[in-house]
Amino acid sequence: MQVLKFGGTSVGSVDSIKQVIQIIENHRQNGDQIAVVFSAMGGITNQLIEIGRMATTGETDYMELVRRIEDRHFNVIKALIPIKEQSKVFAHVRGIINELEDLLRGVSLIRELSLRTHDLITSFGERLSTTIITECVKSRGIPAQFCDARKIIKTDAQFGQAEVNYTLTNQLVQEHFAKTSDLQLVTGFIGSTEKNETTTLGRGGSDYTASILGAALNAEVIDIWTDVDGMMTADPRKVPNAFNIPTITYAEAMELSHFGAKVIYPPSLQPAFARNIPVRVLNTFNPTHAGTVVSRTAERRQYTITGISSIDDIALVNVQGSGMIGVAGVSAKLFGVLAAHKISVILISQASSEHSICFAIDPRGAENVKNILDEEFATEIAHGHIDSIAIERDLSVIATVGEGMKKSSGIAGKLFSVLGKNGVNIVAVAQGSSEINISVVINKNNLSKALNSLHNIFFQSEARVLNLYLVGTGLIGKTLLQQIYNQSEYLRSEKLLKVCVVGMTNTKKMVLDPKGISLDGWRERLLTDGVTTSLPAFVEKIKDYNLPNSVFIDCTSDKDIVQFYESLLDANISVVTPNKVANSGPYSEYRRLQRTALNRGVKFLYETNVGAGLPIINTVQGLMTAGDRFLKIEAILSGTLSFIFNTFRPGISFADVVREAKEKGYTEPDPRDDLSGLDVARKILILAREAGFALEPEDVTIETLLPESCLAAPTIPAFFEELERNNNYFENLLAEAETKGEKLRFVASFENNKATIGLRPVNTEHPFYQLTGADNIVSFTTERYKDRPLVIKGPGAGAEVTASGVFADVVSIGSYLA
Ligand SMILES: NC(=O)C1=CN([C@@H]2O[C@H](COP(=O)(O)OP(=O)(O)OC[C@H]3O[C@@H](n4cnc5c(N)ncnc54)[C@H](O)[C@@H]3O)[C@@H](O)[C@H]2O)C=CC1
Ligand SMILES: N[C@@H](CC=O)C(=O)O
Ligand code: NA
Repeated sequence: MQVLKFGGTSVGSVDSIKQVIQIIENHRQNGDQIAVVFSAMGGITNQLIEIGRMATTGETDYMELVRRIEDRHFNVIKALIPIKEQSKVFAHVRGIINELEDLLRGVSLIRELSLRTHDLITSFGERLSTTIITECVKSRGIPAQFCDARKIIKTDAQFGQAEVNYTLTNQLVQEHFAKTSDLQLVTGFIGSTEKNETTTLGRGGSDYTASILGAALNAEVIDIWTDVDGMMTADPRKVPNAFNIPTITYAEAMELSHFGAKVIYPPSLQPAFARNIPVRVLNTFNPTHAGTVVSRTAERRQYTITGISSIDDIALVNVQGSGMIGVAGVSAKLFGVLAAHKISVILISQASSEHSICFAIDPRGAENVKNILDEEFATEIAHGHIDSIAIERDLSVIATVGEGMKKSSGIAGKLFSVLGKNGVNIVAVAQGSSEINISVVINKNNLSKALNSLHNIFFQSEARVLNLYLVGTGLIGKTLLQQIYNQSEYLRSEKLLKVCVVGMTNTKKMVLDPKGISLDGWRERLLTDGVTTSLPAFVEKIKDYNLPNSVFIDCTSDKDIVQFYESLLDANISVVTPNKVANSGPYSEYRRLQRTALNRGVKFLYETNVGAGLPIINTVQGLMTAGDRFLKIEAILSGTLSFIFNTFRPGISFADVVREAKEKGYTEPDPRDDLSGLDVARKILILAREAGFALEPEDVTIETLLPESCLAAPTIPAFFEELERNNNYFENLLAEAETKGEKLRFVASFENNKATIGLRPVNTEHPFYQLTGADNIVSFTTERYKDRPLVIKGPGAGAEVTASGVFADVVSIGSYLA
């Protein structure tokens, strides 16, 4: 025997009822022995409740609503029953509606609606739907019978939420099914007392009916047909990556449903669980989908965690005081009081210090609870044994549930770590010793971020999402976007990383979209959807979205943007940048950013500040971490100047060579920064700081290579004009070096706490002599690299290598957050 149950949406329309009949026919064709339970047509129960209310208040237009209910049912008859059989069915259904109308007339006369009458009124929903579907099934030649559950399910007289008398019910059910081999179509949700008064079974009522029948008939399976493909790993409205759970245990289903998964209401399936009958949750509208099987033991699992769910709005009550330590009975009194007032407690947490107990409740009752406790504990409060009772609001609970967590270590660690890295503060924690549910209380505004980052981390085969905000779509920014676009498939399949650009801006336009901006059309998107740039607004939006694993990428050379870094890091958003401004300002600011990132557990990465994509910063940091000490740094740190001195020849214009460096993407947005030495000064300053020296910008001595008039040029075009005018000066510099067999190199050095940069002619003996193209070279002399320095050499400027360095920093954050 199999018991099928169809919910309100499954029997809600002509089309869905057709589907239902098809499913029944399929079972018949397979030769399955089945019994089928039906809910009322979707929405009807609520309408009946409303009609009952209207009748008591004397509102006469309730009849209008009754007509609408009648029409809806009549339409099914018209659509699904052959014309010649319709009149008989109309008459039958009319009879049931008449009974309802008589009842309502009575209610409206006495203006009173007892719970008993309320149950009787709501019973019409299931009676009507089941009657009509029975007729539809019969008209297809299937021997079927309408079964009014009130004849077989016996309950006590707690109207609204009746308790089933299982002994009597099981006997009646078994007798009834033994009598006939016709297909039984059973009204869900309702039963009756021994005096045959109609009762209803409370929340999850029709599932309960199916479960009672299944248990009484020792069914091999109970199928709950609904409108979704079974239970999901999380609420898909909150977690877009949620997916179907193929198998789940009763205990897990209980834990998850308590936290608001609405697909089934497991307590109503208790009779089936008790007899070890599996329950399948299936989709009427997608009947070939395997749905979710709920059973005593789950199959081998891919994931340790089964699901994540939440109660979005709770209040926390904190009872605290020194008088509670070691005093027996405080918690007994506390929870006794709550029970006496029928206050349901969602979660409890007490630390072993016994200094405080906190518990979560529905926030709507919070004020009331406070008043009750203030009164009950007035003496304890007056004597100072208990401090005042505190209520905290705007909180949510997240439950991470899975049998796989039992006796498996590291799950809680992972959970707290991912929340921590995303800046989600944990207000309270509870884990039962059953070990299948870890519940955390967090601020409500972090709910979506917390749910998504937990889902992302626990369901590992799904790619982890990295949410990027890019400022600057110039040379480096656009190259980065292209590289991300080209590499996204690889990252997804090989690194399980989904890189999602959710915001971008340049000086003119900005666009933000938490669902992601498609990278094959980002320019058009900026043009069509972009609004006028406001960096403060952009940053505010980032904080508002509060997305997990967020990274802010500054690909500008802007000085003002730096002021936002600290607040971004503070909001647990990592920052990656090739922009050197932040790290080359006052030392205190540099330190503050480092500390903020460290304290927040997020990353501030800037490998491309020195030598573009060359692994220079990482190398220095690695040596420092391992306890090495820096003695001397000597370096060529300007790709632009390298290129210029490797290209400039007598007979070609110096200004043209600078132009070429700019065209090749080596220069700063403003090439005066390269030629003046500023860019190199910034780099040596950053290197010295990374090497552990608290240098200030003014500690770097710049011996400029430019004549005064070039330095004073007020604009970039004026600067180029000055370069043209001073061509002889540069030719002379070159000629002087060449006559000595030397090459011109712009060298930065740091030793004995002093940094200097300037033009140094080097001879063939010097390791910097051979440098070609736009290469950089850095030589580190340290305690451990004393006899022969550690040298890093290679292209130190250009769009591809710089963007690639930025990209590598971004991806490393993805790995860190994982
Ligand atoms: N070219 C290279 O080889 C290397 C460059 N870098 C650094 O990369 C950074 C970017 O350089 P490029 O891409 O060449 O510059 P760029 O001038 O081509 O692009 C800058 C972009 O930033 C935008 N922008 C500037 N200020 C803004 C603001 N306040 N709000 C919004 N958008 C703003 C501009 O609209 C433009 O899209 C610079 O800091 C540079 O020092 C670092 C290492 C190597
Ligand atoms: N303009 C810089 C590029 C990287 O910082 C250079 O020429 O080295
Ligand atoms: Na670098």
